[in-house]
Amino acid sequence: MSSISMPATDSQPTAAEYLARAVALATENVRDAGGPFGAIVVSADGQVFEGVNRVTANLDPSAHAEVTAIRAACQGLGTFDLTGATLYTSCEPCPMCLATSLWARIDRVYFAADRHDAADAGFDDAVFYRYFEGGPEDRAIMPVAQEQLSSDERVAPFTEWNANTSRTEY
Ligand SMILES: Nc1nc2[nH]cnc2c(=O)[nH]1
Repeated sequence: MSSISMPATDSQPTAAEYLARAVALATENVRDAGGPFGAIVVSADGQVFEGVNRVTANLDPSAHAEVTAIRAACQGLGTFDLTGATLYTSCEPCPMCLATSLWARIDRVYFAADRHDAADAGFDDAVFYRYFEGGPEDRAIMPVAQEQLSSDERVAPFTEWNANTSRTEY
């Protein structure tokens, strides 16, 4: 989803209007067999890209509304760098969506509901924040077995990367 469906006016919509549109997208998406999340990316030059949660519909755990909107913006603008863009989302970005926003170099995020509202509706956003922000005891609540198996070749990809003078940095 990347169409522009904001009302056509001469002036730029306000942050509250973009946010209301993201919330409306989220509600509509539930009726379209999606999760209750919607998001909008507005590029530095005012172009609007929409996204909704399609995790269960697309069998894609990464298809959160924010990620979907960021993908639409990047594809639509032909770039992986959304410097100057603003993300409006119906709910506080989860850690994955926040990290995706960081990698996309998004400038600013506005959200409506928060992680606690999401928790009340049965989503793990607040649990995942605890996982990343807390100590070892917080990570024990949802263990992901993670272990470094170091080898002499472990930095070979980075060596190759730095030697590649035609690399595209991001
Ligand atoms: N912010 C946000 N939180 C979620 N939790 C589960 N899915 C989503 C999503 O699409 N967006």
